Amino acid sequence: MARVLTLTLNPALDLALRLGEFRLGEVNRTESTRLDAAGKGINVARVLAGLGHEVTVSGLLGADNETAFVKAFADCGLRDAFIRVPGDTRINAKLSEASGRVTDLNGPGLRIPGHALEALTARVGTLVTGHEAVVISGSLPPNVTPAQLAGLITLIRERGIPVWLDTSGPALTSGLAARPSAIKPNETELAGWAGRPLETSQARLEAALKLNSEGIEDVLVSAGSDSVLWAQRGSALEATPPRVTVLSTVGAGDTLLAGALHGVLSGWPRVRTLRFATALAAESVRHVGVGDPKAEDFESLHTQTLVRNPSTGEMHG
Ligand SMILES: Nc1ncnc2c1ncn2[C@@H]1O[C@H](COP(=O)(O)OP(=O)(O)O)[C@@H](O)[C@H]1O
Ligand SMILES: O=P(O)(O)OC[C@H]1O[C@](O)(COP(=O)(O)O)[C@@H](O)[C@@H]1O
Repeated sequence: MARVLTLTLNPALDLALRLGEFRLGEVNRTESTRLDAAGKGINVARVLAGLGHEVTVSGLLGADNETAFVKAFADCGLRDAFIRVPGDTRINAKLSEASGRVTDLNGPGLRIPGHALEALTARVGTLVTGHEAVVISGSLPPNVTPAQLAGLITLIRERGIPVWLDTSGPALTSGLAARPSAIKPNETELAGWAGRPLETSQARLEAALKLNSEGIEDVLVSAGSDSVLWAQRGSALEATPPRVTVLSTVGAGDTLLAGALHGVLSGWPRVRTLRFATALAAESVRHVGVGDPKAEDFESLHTQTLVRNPSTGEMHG
């Protein structure tokens, strides 16, 4: 198993609210609520640790409400290398309705003192040696710039360590210029980069191959229940997720990225890796939280995940 470092510059406490139907401007009564330590890199770390990897989590964490994070790190066996910053980590609300619709309300995050970002850069510089991969996931705090994100990617890439990046908007555009090894945009995030809608599989394939040609070796594009496209150095595979009953899609993208990285780090063939990651992400949407490879019917989800060559249509068994 591998050693992986995940960086979450803007973690969050996820407040998951379940209700029949959300009515704007009215008093809504929820069926359940729960608050979990989250943020993209932390979710990825949970999945990787569950799959047996040795995972260190770092980034920038509010010192004033860290209890849930510290407990989650201990429960999941994650090594805590977060830099503490003054104040509270943001709370992101996730409304899941009976229809399967999920509404995210994500906060901006804490303002980061300059010395904290310097401390993070120094910590990453010393920590990164000995790790087989670094995952940088999620949005940036309001006063951390896309250029500073690119600087972190460059620092890690200069050590020859692969960087998997999952972010959006200007942070994605700037991050791409620093040539991460792999990215995992969803359809909307990729369309934001391309500057045009990418509603068809063909449009997503063209955009992903363009990124390959610009030096991003692995481009994983998720499109919810429709498909996952994986373009690797100019050659693509596409998976169709199994049909599942959706309870919460929060954490699905993080599970997909972690599942794919697990396959790559394990030296699995690409078809096996894509099938596994897609099935694990589908497993995650059936409940709150990340995907569970120990789910009783995981083998069946795996079998129902179809993988094909998007250019020829040839199916992979
Ligand atoms: N309704 C769904 N049914 C089955 N699988 C899903 C569904 N929604 C998401 N997934 C799985 O989760 C992955 C990531 O979901 P997606 O919504 O595209 O990413 P993100 O969470 O980053 O926006 C998909 O590629 C798919 O494997
Ligand atoms: O940093 P951002 O882009 O605001 O995203 C943070 C949110 O992303 C999540 O990690 C979920 O991400 P995915 O649904 O893409 O897997 C939540 O736990 C968290 O609230």
